[in-house]
Amino acid sequence: MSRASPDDGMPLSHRHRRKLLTLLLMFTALFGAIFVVVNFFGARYALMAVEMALTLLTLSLLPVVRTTYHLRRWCLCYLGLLYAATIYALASPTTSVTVFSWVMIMPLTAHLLLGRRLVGLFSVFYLAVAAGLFFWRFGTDVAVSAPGATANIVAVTIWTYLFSYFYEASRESAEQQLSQQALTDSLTGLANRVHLEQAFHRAANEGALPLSVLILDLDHFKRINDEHGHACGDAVLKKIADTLREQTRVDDVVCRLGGEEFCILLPRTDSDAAYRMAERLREAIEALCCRHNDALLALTASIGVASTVKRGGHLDPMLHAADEKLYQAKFGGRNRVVC
Ligand SMILES: Nc1nc2c(ncn2[C@@H]2O[C@H](COP(=O)(O)OP(=O)(O)OP(=O)(O)O)[C@@H](O)[C@H]2O)c(=O)[nH]1
Repeated sequence: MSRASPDDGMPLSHRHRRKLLTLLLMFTALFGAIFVVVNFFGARYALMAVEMALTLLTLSLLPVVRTTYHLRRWCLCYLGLLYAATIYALASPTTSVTVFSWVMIMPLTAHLLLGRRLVGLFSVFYLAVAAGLFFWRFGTDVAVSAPGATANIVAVTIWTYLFSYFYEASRESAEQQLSQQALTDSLTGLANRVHLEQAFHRAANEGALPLSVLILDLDHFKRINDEHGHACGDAVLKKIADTLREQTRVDDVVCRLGGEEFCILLPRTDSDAAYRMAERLREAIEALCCRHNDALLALTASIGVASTVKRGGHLDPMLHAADEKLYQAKFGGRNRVVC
């Protein structure tokens, strides 16, 4: 059996951020080790001690980051340390002006690790402190004698910040669209089976009990396709989806299982209430006035109902139980509910 990954059930970005943080930790350890040597030969022993501590800490974090369920906290921790270390290096009177090149890539790193929401104030504050240090240390030399160079540094820093902000914004929206598509039935816009499973898992584990499931299957749907064409069949499925949406509560999850079969998950609903709801849906479908050209399409549905009061159950046995009731409804003459 394969081991569960800490990224299971998380957004796609989680997996990438874990890899990125691992890579950054490796780079930090490598550069930290190089700076330890450089600072040793430059006789900057306090800075060397900070670099050495940071390198050891970074190495010890590598196995933690690979398995943690609290990735965001570690990303914050890493950035906090990195920000503090670069500010310390910037403030140190013996470091060169080139240390400021690290400031420019910090917003990019922060956006890639944390997304947009947390980065804003965090990075703006950091950039303000770094700029203050820059002018405090080199204000009269670099800024006045080489205003072009200073303008370049400021421009590149702002450019990097804006570029990473807009890159992250479009990546977040693409990810949201993809996850939406992965959970939606493309024809009707209803939830699909994957979404249903997640919703059932949440409801069953968060105690939204009793929990009921309806399986609704249109009667003799094949005839509609055969007599009026597939496009008409598709239009009927969309109309049924709209009806189910209108007739259910916001907490209910309406899903298309496939073909002309739908499932409705009813949290906090016992079998009596589920039966009443199923009857209401059946009547609404029977009352639908669906036309194709001049023909009036007679639509009916059969519905099977299953309920549970047990916490932490699974969807498959519930679907199986509702499916058996559906079979009885079909066998009993269709256009009926069996509970
Ligand atoms: N238009 C359309 N038809 C579909 C879609 N998916 C499945 N079907 C059709 O749905 C029909 C289902 O037929 P059956 O399983 O025999 O069910 P039925 O005719 O409703 O009969 P009962 O369920 O026994 O009442 C088949 O003709 C499928 O081709 C779809 O996305 N669009």
